[in-house]
Amino acid sequence: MPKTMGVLGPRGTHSEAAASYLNGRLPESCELVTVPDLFDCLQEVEDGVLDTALVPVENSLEGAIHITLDMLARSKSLCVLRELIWPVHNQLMAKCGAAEIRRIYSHPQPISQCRAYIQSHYPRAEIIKTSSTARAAELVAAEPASSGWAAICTERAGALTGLRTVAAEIQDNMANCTRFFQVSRRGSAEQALPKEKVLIICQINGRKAGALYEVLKEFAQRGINLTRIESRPARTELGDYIFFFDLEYTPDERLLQESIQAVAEKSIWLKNLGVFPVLTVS
Ligand SMILES: O=C(O)C(=O)Cc1ccccc1
Repeated sequence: MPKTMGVLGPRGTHSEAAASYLNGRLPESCELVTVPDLFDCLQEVEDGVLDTALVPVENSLEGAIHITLDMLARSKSLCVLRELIWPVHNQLMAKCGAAEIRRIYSHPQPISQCRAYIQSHYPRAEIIKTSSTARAAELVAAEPASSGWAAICTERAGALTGLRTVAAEIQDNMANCTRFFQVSRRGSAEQALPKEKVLIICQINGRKAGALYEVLKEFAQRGINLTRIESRPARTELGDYIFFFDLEYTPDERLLQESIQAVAEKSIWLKNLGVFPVLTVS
């Protein structure tokens, strides 16, 4: 039986497009399963309902996808298998013509990615946020053209639901791309994947002067390059934070392990989400 890979659904999301691409490059392709909510999608991997999932983590224009980071931080069993950097193309799709559009539906990320376009072309349109871009297309398709509703979505979501392209490539920056993580449960990881990055999540004592500096020093002293630092509320008390460190893999594993161990000793808790390769699609 093929393994299952969860993606944010319904069919036609950016996530599904990215997962189809990745699937074609895996040693054994998976059955793609759409899940309407990102939280549920990750929870189903954690619970063993799905074998793996491809989930967005960060967009080049809009930054972190908080629900993904929060789930990774609180999960006991999730690890990262692969990272995929995916170019995001947003289309304005509707049944009506450009001049009739009064309301625009989409996922919060594409709404932000297309802010300048929306402000200059539809300053008075009502903006409605949806759970995914493909869900936006479904909602628009269920209404007559006279509703004046439009969706920002993929070309495929529009085609699947019978919408026409009103405007193509409406993102504010043509280099718009999203980082996805393929996640699975610890222990189910595939063997011998190329090693390019490591994800560490930890909580440090934010009230102690120099606490973050002390942690960064452990990486700096060993020449470990950080490619990203992100912080999220620890969800304990106001002012408590969790830090996400993306580290560049170094073939000198001893240095890497030493730095992680030293950071663990200075942290309230630390989790290593694994070593993984990065695939970039241009
Ligand atoms: O709504 C979608 O199509 C998604 O897959 C979520 C998303 C939105 C924008 C960039 C990447 C993923």
